[in-house]
Amino acid sequence: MSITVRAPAKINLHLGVGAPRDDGFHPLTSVYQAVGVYDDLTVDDADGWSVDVSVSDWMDRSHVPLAGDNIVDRAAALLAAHHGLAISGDVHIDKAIPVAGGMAGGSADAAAALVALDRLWGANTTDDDLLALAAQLGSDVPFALLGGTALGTGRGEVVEPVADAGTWWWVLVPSPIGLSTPEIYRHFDRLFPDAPAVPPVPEALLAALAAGDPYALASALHNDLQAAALDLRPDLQLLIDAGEAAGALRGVVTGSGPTCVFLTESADDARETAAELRAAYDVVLVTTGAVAGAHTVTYV
Ligand SMILES: C[C@@](CO)(OP(=O)(O)O)[C@H](O)COP(=O)(O)OP(=O)(O)OC[C@H]1O[C@@H](n2ccc(N)nc2=O)[C@H](O)[C@@H]1O
Ligand SMILES: Nc1ncnc2c1ncn2[C@@H]1O[C@H](COP(=O)(O)OP(=O)(O)O)[C@@H](O)[C@H]1O
Repeated sequence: MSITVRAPAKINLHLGVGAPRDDGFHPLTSVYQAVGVYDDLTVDDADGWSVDVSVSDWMDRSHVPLAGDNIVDRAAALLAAHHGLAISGDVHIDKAIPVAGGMAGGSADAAAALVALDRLWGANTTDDDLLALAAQLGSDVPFALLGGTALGTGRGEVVEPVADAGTWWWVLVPSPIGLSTPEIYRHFDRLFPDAPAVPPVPEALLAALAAGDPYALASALHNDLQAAALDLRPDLQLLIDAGEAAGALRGVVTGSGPTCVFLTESADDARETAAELRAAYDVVLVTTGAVAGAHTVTYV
């Protein structure tokens, strides 16, 4: 048996961050959107267990950990323990989501592994149990299962779909050098010692999504981690300025960065903005949201 599951990258349309909780995690009010940049994870029947990775030609394979350190190993161990099963399968991850880019590529692979191994092992895990296992693997993993556009609360792991009437066109500019998520959160704490206990829900942004209005959405995009990311990587401000000068309605850092995402008015505008940015930046992607969460694409 061979199963391929495709899982999307996410961007944060809104990321409100509060003061750290007793467990060290930050309370979040996040609006996630799944966009059309995917990792494909294939698992084949095997007696033993192996994980290997290939990456898009513009990515550096050495940035993805192997030999037991991949988040897919943790996903397999958790699902197997949940059902009292032995771990088995040969896994291949084909990555197109930038690594350590603020786009939850590791979380996408973890979600894809849960879906693929559940089927390979015939485990029939309920949706609620899959979401609970996902939350144990990482704050962003439940959203990678859900996809679409969703509000994330708690530490980001409590997700519920929100009304989204738009087809949104995005230009994405990853960076060859990633940013560490824990380091960005630590820097946020230094910059904002008076962050609230619970960040407020972004009503204007939710209304813009429900109305499908790109101008309203552009002005409502917000990321509380952006100041920390720009402090550590001042070059990102130049990128945001360049994208907006090239015709994007608005550019922001996504998640803990360093990927910057630019909202445009249409497919044509996205292509024109991307073409201008390509004069100065090596990797510029055009994509849409919202797309589906982790789903099976091949089953033989
Ligand atoms: C910042 C965000 C925004 O969506 O995305 P990325 O930039 O990583 O894609 C997420 O909060 C990242 O979620 P994820 O990458 O799943 O984080 P986890 O594995 O749960 O935690 C990694 C580390 O990030 C910090 N962390 C994460 C989530 C949270 N609500 N508060 C935190 O302080 C903690 O230091 C934790 O040890
Ligand atoms: N399958 C995987 N793909 C990418 N990174 C992984 C994976 N498994 C573990 N990691 C580790 O997780 C870190 C965060 O990766 P990633 O999820 O791509 O970024 P982000 O948290 O910024 O969205 C990486 O630096 C890497 O060390």
